[in-house]
Amino acid sequence: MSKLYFQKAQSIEKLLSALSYSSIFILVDENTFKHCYPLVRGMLPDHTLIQIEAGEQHKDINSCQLIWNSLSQQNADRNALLINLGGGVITDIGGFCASTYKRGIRFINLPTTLLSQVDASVGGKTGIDFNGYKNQIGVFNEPEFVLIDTSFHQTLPERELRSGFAEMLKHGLIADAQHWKDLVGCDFNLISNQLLENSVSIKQKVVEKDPNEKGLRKILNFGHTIGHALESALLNSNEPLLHGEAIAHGMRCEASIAYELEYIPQEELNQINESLLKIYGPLKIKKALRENILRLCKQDKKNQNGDIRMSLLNKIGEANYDIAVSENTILNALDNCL
Ligand SMILES: NC(=O)c1ccc[n+]([C@@H]2O[C@H](COP(=O)([O-])OP(=O)(O)OC[C@H]3O[C@@H](n4cnc5c(N)ncnc54)[C@H](O)[C@@H]3O)[C@@H](O)[C@H]2O)c1
Ligand SMILES: O=C(O)C(=O)C[C@@H](O)[C@H](O)[C@H](O)COP(=O)(O)O
Ligand SMILES: [Zn+2]
Repeated sequence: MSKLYFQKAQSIEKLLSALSYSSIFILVDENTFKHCYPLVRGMLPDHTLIQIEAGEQHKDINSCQLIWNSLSQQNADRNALLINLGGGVITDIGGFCASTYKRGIRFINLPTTLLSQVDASVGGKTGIDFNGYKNQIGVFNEPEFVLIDTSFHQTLPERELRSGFAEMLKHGLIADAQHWKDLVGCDFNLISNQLLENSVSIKQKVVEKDPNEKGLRKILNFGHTIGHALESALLNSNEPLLHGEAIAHGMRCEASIAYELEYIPQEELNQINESLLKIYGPLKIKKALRENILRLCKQDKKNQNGDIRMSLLNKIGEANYDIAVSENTILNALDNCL
């Protein structure tokens, strides 16, 4: 797996000096151009900026074309380096474009949101959305390294911090009850470096055992069958959800399914609901949206032989994967939780 550095973004200069490359490209969106690029600009050797539009709607093939075009027009060769400076949208799409341009150039992740620092920049999943479905086109490929600097949080809106916190809570729920306890007792605006590092290390340990998601890695997808469906269903609505928010509601729904299927006791379900509702509040969806959510669940990449397969909790701190869940069970969970 790639090396993770928890240090100031300015140390990029030294880290780059250990690599040989023909040219450097920096991928940003308008917000990371404004808030994050100034922190590193002076430390970077000569480079070309590539800017895409911010937001999940732009994690698509049009942005890929823009990125590939820039690389091509600037004559990037196979020894070029792409530095992804941004949140999960930038690290996902940048990693994918780098991995496919001329069959692969190297890339570096410099994540600037809490979510991308604890989750998206780590583990080698890259990709884009397609036909209204999440992350349908992509490859597994690791960055040269990941440089995590929490100074970037200073300009992050509170809503983005809250969204990233959901993936940290997920790490506790699936693999470490103590991490869950530590997190529910803390303010997501004031996350210590220690908690952040603990969270990333939970993900790293899972990825190390199963980098290409043949089995165990699917536990990192807890909350994502329904969460991704909610995120996609509401993406072009008046009230889109951020990824982590969608996952938080997905985790409530999928915890209720784990209870229905007798994997977790009532007391743990209550604890999960209480904690998640306190941070993310309730979500109300129109009845008419239920069928659309079910349709989206049917496209989940974990499904097998036409069955919807979920990753569900066995208890707080432990999860299992490949569990077949019926359409009725999903619809009941949507009715009960949303
Ligand atoms: N590859 C993986 O393993 C993985 C894991 C989790 C999530 N993801 C993906 O990550 C994406 C979500 O990532 P995200 O939440 O970081 O979203 P994002 O990249 O859209 O960033 C959120 C917003 O914050 C802005 N921003 C970024 N850094 C900033 C900063 N320091 N100051 C001010 N504004 C800043 C961005 O411009 C954007 O508007 C989703 O597409 C999700 O599917 C991937
Ligand atoms: O790293 C993983 O594996 C994850 O599942 C992490 C998730 O938080 C993340 O949202 C990931 O992008 C989901 O991937 P997908 O395979 O469900 O598209
Ligand atoms: Zn996620």
